[in-house]
Amino acid sequence: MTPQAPARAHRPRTQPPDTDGRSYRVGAGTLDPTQLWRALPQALRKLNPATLVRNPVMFVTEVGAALTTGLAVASPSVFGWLITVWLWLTVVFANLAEAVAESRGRAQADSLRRTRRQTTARRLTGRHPDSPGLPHDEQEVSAAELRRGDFVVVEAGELVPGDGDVVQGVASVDESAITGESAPVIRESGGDRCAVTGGTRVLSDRIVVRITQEPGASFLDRMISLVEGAKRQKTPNELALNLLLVALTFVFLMATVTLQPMAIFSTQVMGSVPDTGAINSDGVTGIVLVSLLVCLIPTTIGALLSAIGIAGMDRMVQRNVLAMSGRAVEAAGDVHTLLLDKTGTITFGNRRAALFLPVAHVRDRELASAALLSSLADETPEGRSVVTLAREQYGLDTVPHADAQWVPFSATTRMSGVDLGGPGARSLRKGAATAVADWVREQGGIVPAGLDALVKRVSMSGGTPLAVAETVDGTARVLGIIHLKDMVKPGLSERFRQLRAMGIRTVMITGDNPATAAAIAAEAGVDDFLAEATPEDKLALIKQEQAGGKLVAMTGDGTNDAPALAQADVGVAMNTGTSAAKEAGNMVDLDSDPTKIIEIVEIGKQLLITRGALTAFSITNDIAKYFAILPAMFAGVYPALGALNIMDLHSPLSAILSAVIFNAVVIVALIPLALRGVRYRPSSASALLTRNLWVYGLGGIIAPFLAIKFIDVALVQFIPGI
Ligand SMILES: Nc1ncnc2c1ncn2[C@@H]1O[C@H](COP(=O)(O)OP(=O)(O)OP(=O)(O)O)[C@@H](O)[C@H]1O
Ligand SMILES: [K+]
Ligand SMILES: [Mg+2]
Repeated sequence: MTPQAPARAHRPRTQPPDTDGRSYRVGAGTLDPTQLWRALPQALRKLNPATLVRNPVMFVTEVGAALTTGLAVASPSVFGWLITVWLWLTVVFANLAEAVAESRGRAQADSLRRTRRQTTARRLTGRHPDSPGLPHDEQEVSAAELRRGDFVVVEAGELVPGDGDVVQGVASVDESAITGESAPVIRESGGDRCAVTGGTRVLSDRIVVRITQEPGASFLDRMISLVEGAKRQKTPNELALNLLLVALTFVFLMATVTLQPMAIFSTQVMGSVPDTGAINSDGVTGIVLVSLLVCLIPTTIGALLSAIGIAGMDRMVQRNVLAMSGRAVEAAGDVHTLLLDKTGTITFGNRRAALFLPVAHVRDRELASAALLSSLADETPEGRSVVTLAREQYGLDTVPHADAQWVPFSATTRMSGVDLGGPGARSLRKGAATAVADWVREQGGIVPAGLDALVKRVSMSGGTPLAVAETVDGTARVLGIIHLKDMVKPGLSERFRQLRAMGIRTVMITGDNPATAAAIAAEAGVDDFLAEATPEDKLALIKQEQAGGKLVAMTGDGTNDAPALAQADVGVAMNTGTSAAKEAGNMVDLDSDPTKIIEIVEIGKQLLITRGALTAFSITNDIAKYFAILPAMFAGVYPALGALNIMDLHSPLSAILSAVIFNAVVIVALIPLALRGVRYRPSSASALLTRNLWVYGLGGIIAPFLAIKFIDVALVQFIPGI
């Protein structure tokens, strides 16, 4: 009856992970020039000073452009108008960078919005639908009316009307509207795969869903606002960098305003070189001052900073990861330890009973019957699989007593079972071997020596042993073992090796016993493992790692992982997991691929590297620009400076205009790099830093000299008399 989960393909929608995995593939990051053109209206809208003021460097540039416009109008000159046009272009180019970055998410948001169709829901009223077999009433309501705590029925062919957890039944669900993955997935009550998302379609069977979201706050709503960047907030790192940029801008503003040499420049150079035509007018001094200021302040990084951040989030979406905050993306770039939950994360989480192994003097049919009885009300996938196996292999059709007291499974007790009343009172328990052994001893029973051997046998193979025991009339005894089988997701050890190369330690944490944990850990290739971990243990381990100042990432799927996911700096919930896990983490992987963390870390590192590299470029480039034009400007005043005029620029004014043009053009030239990100290859952080400082710092020094000379030569060709 129970459908088998198809082996899900862990394949991102748009880009396959690199097979060699060593470098980040570009693909979605490349820029199509028409994108720039289409983003232009949005860029012009962003000229509004009220919005631009959030970007202080560009705001100062805009004020400067307004100022030169006034000066150029008051006393028109070719030089004055050219500078004015290029200053405005500088601001437009910066806005363009942001607008292009935003436009990429918008297309995705539009397609998601189409998924969010108005649906009707079959809401259950009256009796609690959790209790099986009880009649209940159905009512048709609009999906928009559903509140947290409502119960709805969804049958084959119908759309799930809202986010929630399956509380009854099993169904195959088509989630392609959200994940882009066409293979159907199994959603079932009780276990870690109970969460369903509004907008997905049920393909088979019938499920009852408890709604977990209030209207307007659904997963789809969050996805839409996320890809649109509507709720994007500056991260702490961005805020800090912004502060530095503001400080630099302020320093240069003061320096420019009070610049003593400028006074000399205006009185002596302007006065003594009357033959340059354009510089006779009074407005020129002001225009030159504004130009120098804009060249000096960090306009390059100021223009690209927000595009870099948006592009980072966008790259996550491209990889089918929804990052709820930019902060988490940045933290991913610095992660030191990665904790992974075993069942459902490292393994498929499809643990099924495969075999009954009785201890000596117990018949396997007796064990199967006890296992069946103890599982009749166990709604976990494990519990249901025990029922299925007992019925199929032994043809058992045991039904529970009316007065049976069910003991549900909990991750803390690690047991489930039933207390049957009546004469000769009988209790049954199944669960982790240590937990069941303790229970038997508590009841005054003896744990047979043979149990250990059975537990070992199952554990060594990577299986999960569930011990079964009973007490009848006060006499407790162990009956045997149920062998639960699960499968390790393929290809993990190679990916964990890559994480090691990136300097990240992987630790598997599981509620399972140490022997099973060791076997699975070896097969998956993690560095370390922690077994028999309760939800509190998982949380404590994260806090302990963090206490050493390290950033910790955690991937998990279960409700028992939720506290840990919330505590981790980067908490990645599997999309197949429970709503609790998805709520607690700050990222959701739609592909439910535990090795996705590699790409997440790469994107995080790439974001940090790109921002660092472009900041270095921006600052060195500003200073270099200054030294490139300085000798030309003052050669007339201090002939000694003429020796430094290795650039041999045509005139003071053409030097300044060239610098302003370069300053604007370099923004557009760097938009593709800002969106795509600087290439990342696994290597130590300090080696990376050194390399990038050299490349981008040196590049920042050399580029202005070459570019300004080139522009100067061109200007003289086209604008005679400059
Ligand atoms: N339905 C059940 N009834 C009784 N015992 C169970 C049941 N399901 C699991 N167990 C036992 O409880 C242990 C802990 O389960 P829990 O779900 O907390 O962790 P896990 O799924 O094994 O590991 P992970 O934390 O990696 O998901 C299991 O290893 C198993 O021995
Ligand atoms: K600048
Ligand atoms: Mg789990």
